[in-house]
Amino acid sequence: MTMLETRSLMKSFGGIRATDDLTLSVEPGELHAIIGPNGAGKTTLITQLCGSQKPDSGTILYKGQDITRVPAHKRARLGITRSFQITSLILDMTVIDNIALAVQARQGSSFRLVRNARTISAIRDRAMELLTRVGLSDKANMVTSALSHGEHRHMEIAIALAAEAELMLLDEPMAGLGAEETRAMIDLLNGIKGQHTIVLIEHDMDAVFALADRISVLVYGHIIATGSPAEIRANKDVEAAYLGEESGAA
Ligand SMILES: Nc1ncnc2c1ncn2[C@@H]1O[C@H](COP(=O)(O)OP(=O)(O)OP(=O)(O)O)[C@@H](O)[C@H]1O
Repeated sequence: MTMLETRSLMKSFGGIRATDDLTLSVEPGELHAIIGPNGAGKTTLITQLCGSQKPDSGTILYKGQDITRVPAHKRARLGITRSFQITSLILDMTVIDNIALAVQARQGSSFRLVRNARTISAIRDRAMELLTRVGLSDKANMVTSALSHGEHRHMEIAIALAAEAELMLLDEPMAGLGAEETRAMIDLLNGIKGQHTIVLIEHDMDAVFALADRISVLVYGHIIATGSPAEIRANKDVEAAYLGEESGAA
């Protein structure tokens, strides 16, 4: 079954069609990147997928279920999480406590209810396991504000993993990262790939082509092409609409 599907999605702001007859299909386990020039409507699409904005018309299906009118918090419960544009890190808490909070939220227990020492140690064990997965176990007891921007981004991935989301919407994970940090993030996402379905919005084309199973190209709110990285690279419409312009600008 298709993990995520949009059918003829439309969203306008005044006279601007930010999403224009957008039809997209994301298969289970794939990393599907959405690329497009500035203002193409990538953020507007993600906000409709996570439920923070409603389309004017069209349909969004998640595992075959119509979620077009399902609010964001319920989509999160269904297994859809969005990361990066909204940061959820508490800077004056330790690294492990930040992740433990996310693990606890997933388990549905409030602070007051976590009295039992075994529960606490299970939450911390799980948090430590996630920190190990994102390469930050040695920083577990540091205060979060002492970590670099790149490390904060790895923490965000640990938080997304804590939610045990089936569908991760990653909104520009490479934004603001240096070359080395970008490489570390690519390695991390490569390790996660396949275990979760990922929709990735990213401006860094090297990262997109290194990670994506398929790429959809968005121009003026409309998907003009979907295909493997090799197919997208060879697509003349894409080159004309985007990649040519982008490589000129880079
Ligand atoms: N809340 C809003 N009110 C008015 N216009 C909006 C709003 N949100 C987006 N737009 C317009 O919709 C179009 C698509 O914007 P969007 O931010 O989705 O593009 P984007 O592809 O994410 O851009 P970028 O790559 O620069 O982040 C743009 O023309 C933008 O100005």
